[in-house]
Amino acid sequence: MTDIATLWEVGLPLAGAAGGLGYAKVRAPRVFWSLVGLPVTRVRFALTYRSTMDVCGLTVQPSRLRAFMVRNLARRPDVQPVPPKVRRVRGTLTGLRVTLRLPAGLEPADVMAASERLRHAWGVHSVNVVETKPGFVELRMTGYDVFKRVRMPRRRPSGRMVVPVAMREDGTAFVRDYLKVPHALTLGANQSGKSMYQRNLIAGLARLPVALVGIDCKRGVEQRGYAPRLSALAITPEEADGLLDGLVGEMEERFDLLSEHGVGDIWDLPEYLRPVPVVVLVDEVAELFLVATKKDEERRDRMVTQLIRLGQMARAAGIFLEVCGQRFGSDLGKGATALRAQLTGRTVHRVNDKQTAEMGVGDIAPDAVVTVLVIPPDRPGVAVAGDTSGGWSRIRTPALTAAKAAAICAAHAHLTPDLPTVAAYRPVMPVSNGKPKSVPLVKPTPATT
Ligand SMILES: Nc1ncnc2c1ncn2[C@@H]1O[C@H](COP(=O)(O)OP(=O)(O)OP(=O)(O)O)[C@@H](O)[C@H]1O
Repeated sequence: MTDIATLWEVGLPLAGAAGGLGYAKVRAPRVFWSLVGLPVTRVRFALTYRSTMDVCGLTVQPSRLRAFMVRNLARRPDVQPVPPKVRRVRGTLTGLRVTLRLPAGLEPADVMAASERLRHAWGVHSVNVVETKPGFVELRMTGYDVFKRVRMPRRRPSGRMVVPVAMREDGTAFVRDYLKVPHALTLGANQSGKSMYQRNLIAGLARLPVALVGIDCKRGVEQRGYAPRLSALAITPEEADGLLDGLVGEMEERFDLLSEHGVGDIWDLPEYLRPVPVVVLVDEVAELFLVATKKDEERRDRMVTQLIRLGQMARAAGIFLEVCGQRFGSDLGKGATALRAQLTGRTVHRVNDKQTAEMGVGDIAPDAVVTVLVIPPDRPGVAVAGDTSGGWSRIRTPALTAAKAAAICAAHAHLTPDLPTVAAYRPVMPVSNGKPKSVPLVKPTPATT
């Protein structure tokens, strides 16, 4: 009887705890990692570090001085090869970060080449190796599949025009930093997650003191929901033509202001004089290139020229381009490749062919093309994000509904500045019973420019 009572008293809570952990492992991997995975991995790492580095070929023969000291001062006849020195071990909600100081004779590429072996040795989901400064690398281990259900790190990145958009494979936030990479291109096949990327971007930008301008020639299906936070919106190629003229006019006015004050950039102006930064979001860029008649062709050429001018010069004037499309190659028409060359930030989702992957990352990070081609179709939102330095990483956006993004835009509508040069394209919120209606409309006829 006592035995059965003890079994109930001890066994039941234990079974409950085990069940709870099993549930957490599947449904709340962050919690499971913090409670179980992290402590186990820390101990495993500490106990097996030296032997793991040894079998992974990440040790070097000690210097003569060290060998001399070991033999003569420590009085040990055998001199062991030395692994990189562990400088810092830090647990995170997604994994473990370890900073290593590399001894002479080892380079970051050696550690990168061994990352798969290290992953197996320490039983973690992935190991990414990043060179943090000369002679130092950081091992970024993840304890579980961070792409399964993306949850962005709570700490918001700092910076004037920095927006967290997605999570990197190593558990860190992928940010769009407009001051470092002013113009960007997002590519992807149907249903690959381009709109989700744009949604996350807009939800981040909506909170910043910036003007947002939308060009969505699919009659505004994607961007109309963001209208309360847009200073201007064009939903047809005709409107886009006028809007781009207005933006070029805005850029020229800003250049006059810069030259008047003898500075080269809006950020060098005193705050009270500084014009608000503008982010121009172009959805489905191919729509701008479509031509049916001779007249369309003239308009297309004009729009592409204006976009190229903005791409070449508008950064200093605080105007940034964010272009999105399924493909972006010379087959779109005259000026497409010249415009693409200005859009140096690249994010490429799943694509249908190698040529499109090459259009996206081939010119800035050729080794990323293969990774783009193996993005699985059952993981929409996964993409390869490259930068001009030749670096790239796999990212996935967090799931965000269109309604939530629209609600964020509405909640930050008070931050929407007036842009006089494109005022004719300001979305109109029709008023009913003294209150704005929830579905915004766009002014039907823009002013001629
Ligand atoms: N990061 C993500 N996590 C979960 N689901 C996602 C993610 N990204 C996209 N999806 C889902 O995948 C589907 C396609 O996404 P989305 O509409 O963003 O793709 P798209 O490339 O814009 O497609 P299209 O070009 O056809 O408009 C949607 O059902 C969306 O909810």
